[in-house]
Amino acid sequence: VANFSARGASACRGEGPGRRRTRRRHKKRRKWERRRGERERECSSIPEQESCPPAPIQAQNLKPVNYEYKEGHEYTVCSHIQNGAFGEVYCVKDNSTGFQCAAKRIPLDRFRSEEVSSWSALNSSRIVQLYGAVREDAFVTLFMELKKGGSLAQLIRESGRLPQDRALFYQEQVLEALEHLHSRRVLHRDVKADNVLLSQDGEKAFLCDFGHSEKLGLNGKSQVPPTGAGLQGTETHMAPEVVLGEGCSSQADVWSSCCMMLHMLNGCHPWTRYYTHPLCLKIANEPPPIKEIPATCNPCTADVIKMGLEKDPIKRALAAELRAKVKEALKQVGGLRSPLKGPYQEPA
Ligand SMILES: CN1C=C[C@@](O)(C#Cc2ccnc(-n3nc(C(N)=O)c4cc(F)ccc43)c2)C1=O
Repeated sequence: VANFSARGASACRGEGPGRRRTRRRHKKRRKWERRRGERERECSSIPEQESCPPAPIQAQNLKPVNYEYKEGHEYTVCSHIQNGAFGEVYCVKDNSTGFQCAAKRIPLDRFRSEEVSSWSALNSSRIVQLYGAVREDAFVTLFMELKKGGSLAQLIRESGRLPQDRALFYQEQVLEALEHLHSRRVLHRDVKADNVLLSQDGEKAFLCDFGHSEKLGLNGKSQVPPTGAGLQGTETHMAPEVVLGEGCSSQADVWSSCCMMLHMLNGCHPWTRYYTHPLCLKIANEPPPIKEIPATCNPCTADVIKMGLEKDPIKRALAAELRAKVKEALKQVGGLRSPLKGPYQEPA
């Protein structure tokens, strides 16, 4: 179903439309919403590539035809960006507008509706925009804005490891995204450098990949059994309460973000220099990996990681608290001064 959200449209709208066109569009939107109400009563099962019409203000740059938006017909794959346990990510181009975006293609039996429903609860400039979702044969394809700076994980691989100021710079933006998620009771569950995307100039970071996410209960606790299929994130970044199968909260994302901090500073995931997989027993029984904080780190940066790697989620800093500490640490180190692509630094 090609259902390009209004927000998606605003995210990729071309030049601002004239007022007359805006009024026409609002009239169309009211009509579409009336019709949508009627349809929602009709369409119980959504047959492939049919049913719900595109959103009221269809994305200006993604043009479904008769509700179809198929690879090789309405859009073309330009290049392969990344593969993962979830499926594949491509750069695609709309055949009628030439607009480029990213597309994540997920086998239907691995797709979780939370990937879209969690995103839909959010509205932050720190989160990658979703343009729409299409079911095509045995796949679901999620279209999103293309981030030409690639992923933070790619930057770490290319750099060896990141300078402290740049690690803090990205950590602060990821914690801003987590603050937003947690304020809306969304748990990401797979915070790591692979799921942080960068603008081309490396100045902006965006959280992506809600494939493991879930909506927390009113008590702020996870509502799904800890061994829920597809809910496993990345073992090296898992919080102790997650590996122990205890009801987790948004604090699990804070732990993961500090594992990502160690990844940025050392050029390798935590635990992996000292232990082999499976790591879950080590994560549960060993002290937090604060011995992996580089000795060259500013004491304030070390405090950030210690506050986020508290094994007790109740004692662990909240995303907002940790973000304030990161800002202080960034100030202490003189702000962001290192170049995006500096000299290669051997991983620790
Ligand atoms: C809004 N939305 C929709 C689907 C979503 O859950 C995802 C994802 C995902 C997973 C892995 N990788 C990427 N990924 N996307 C891009 C891009 N948009 O440019 C990208 C670019 C890379 F270089 C590497 C991986 C990338 C995106 C989600 O969050």
